[in-house]
Amino acid sequence: MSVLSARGVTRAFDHPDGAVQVLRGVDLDVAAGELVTVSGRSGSGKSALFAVLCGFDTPDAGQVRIGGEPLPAVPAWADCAVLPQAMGLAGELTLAENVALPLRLARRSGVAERVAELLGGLGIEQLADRYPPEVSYGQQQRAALARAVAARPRVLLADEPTAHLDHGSVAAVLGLLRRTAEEGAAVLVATHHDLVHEIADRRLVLTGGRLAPATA
Ligand SMILES: Nc1ncnc2c1ncn2[C@@H]1O[C@H](COP(=O)(O)OP(=O)(O)OP(=O)(O)O)[C@@H](O)[C@H]1O
Repeated sequence: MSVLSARGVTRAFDHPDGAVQVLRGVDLDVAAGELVTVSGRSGSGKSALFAVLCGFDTPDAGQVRIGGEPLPAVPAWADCAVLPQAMGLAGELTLAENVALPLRLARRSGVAERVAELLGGLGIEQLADRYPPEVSYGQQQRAALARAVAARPRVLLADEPTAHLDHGSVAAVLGLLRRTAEEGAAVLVATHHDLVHEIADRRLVLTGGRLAPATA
């Protein structure tokens, strides 16, 4: 059963020299427990698609559903969690407080234990009390991924989760993405990174404004 689905999603953006039709009828299904990667050349619309899938942006036409229900105006973090390319950590919260935020919003118990488990697994437990501007981009990226998966969301959308990472950190991130799917989430990852494609159940490519199975 598909947890995340999209049908006929279109999106154009106005520019001074004319409208750019970025998404031209995207169809997508990601099942619970499935990890799907999306590749596509720079500017093909991967981030624009993710913005529509998580409700940050509204499509011109088409529909997105989570668990068979139309996407609400503001999806709950526990339903659909996002690691945006720009990471979006709250600068006034420490890394630990950022990761705890979705757990507190969902009124979960065991917050400190879950935060410690995630930060430790990603090798940034020693930075728990630092603020985002006090750590590197790669460390911020791992904290933003920890925040995204913290509440065990039904859907995880990760946009370039390995963009700023060294080899060892990539392995930890791949392990967490895979584990998140195995725990039942529908996981969609936009990436240019071959190692991420290698752990995927299915690979898609965004080309000409539509998703198609990747051929290589
Ligand atoms: N909010 C916006 N306003 C205007 N144009 C936009 C907006 N968001 C995206 N675009 C345009 O849509 C196109 C797709 O951009 P997008 O960021 O989705 O590409 P991408 O595939 O994620 O690229 P990359 O791999 O470089 O991150 C680009 O031409 C971009 O300029």
